[in-house]
Amino acid sequence: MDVLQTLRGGLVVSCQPVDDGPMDRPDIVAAMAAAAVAGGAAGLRIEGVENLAAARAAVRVPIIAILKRDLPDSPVRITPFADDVRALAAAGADIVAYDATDRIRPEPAADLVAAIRASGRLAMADCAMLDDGRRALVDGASILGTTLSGYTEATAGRSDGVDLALIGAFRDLGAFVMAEGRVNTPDLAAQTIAAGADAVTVGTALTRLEIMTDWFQKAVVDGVRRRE
Ligand SMILES: CC(=O)N[C@H](C=O)[C@@H](O)[C@H](O)[C@H](O)COP(=O)(O)O
Repeated sequence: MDVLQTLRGGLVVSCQPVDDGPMDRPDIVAAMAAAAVAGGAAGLRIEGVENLAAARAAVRVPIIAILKRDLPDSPVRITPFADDVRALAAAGADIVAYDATDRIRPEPAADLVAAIRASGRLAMADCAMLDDGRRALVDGASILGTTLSGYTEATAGRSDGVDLALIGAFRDLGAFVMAEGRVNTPDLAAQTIAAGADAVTVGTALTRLEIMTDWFQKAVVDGVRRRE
């Protein structure tokens, strides 16, 4: 079955531990990946070449790979260089995702898509808004993700909840739509699919134990306060 067909109607689990936390190790990422697949994940999203190689050896489902960099002169973090694309393709990515926003960046987004396609992989555009998706389709991306909605200056106001409107707008473009970003409950995952997403990616709520623990810990404190 082709990769998009495998992902359609499925859950993608993003296995990205908290940076430099106790779970930020390739063997642990590989274990998370295997556990996600055991739970029914149709695909995975993995950051970094070493993590990707470890996860690739552990599972057979499609992997969306990224490489995050903190650049001194650009806000673009997700797979900013064509060399990153080639490294991820060589380490076993099926799909390579890149920042598709229209911001200051070291290499044009179109060049990244060209590099992804030249390596025989599919391109996923991590978008913040509708125009990002429009440009990405012209460039040759196969998947439009809502990943960056709420995380750019222009979309900072949307950082609460899931961007269901953007899912619908991408759907209207005729694209394969990946809902991603703050899908923190099973009910929200269902809402994204009902709104027109072809697949949905969940990260923090499944694989960032420190953050999930903090959510619950705060809820417990709130419960104590309510009892008083
Ligand atoms: C904005 C950005 O850099 N997003 C990243 C992209 O890979 C990850 O940090 C997110 O965890 C991922 O998109 C999944 O989203 P959530 O963790 O909200 O389920």
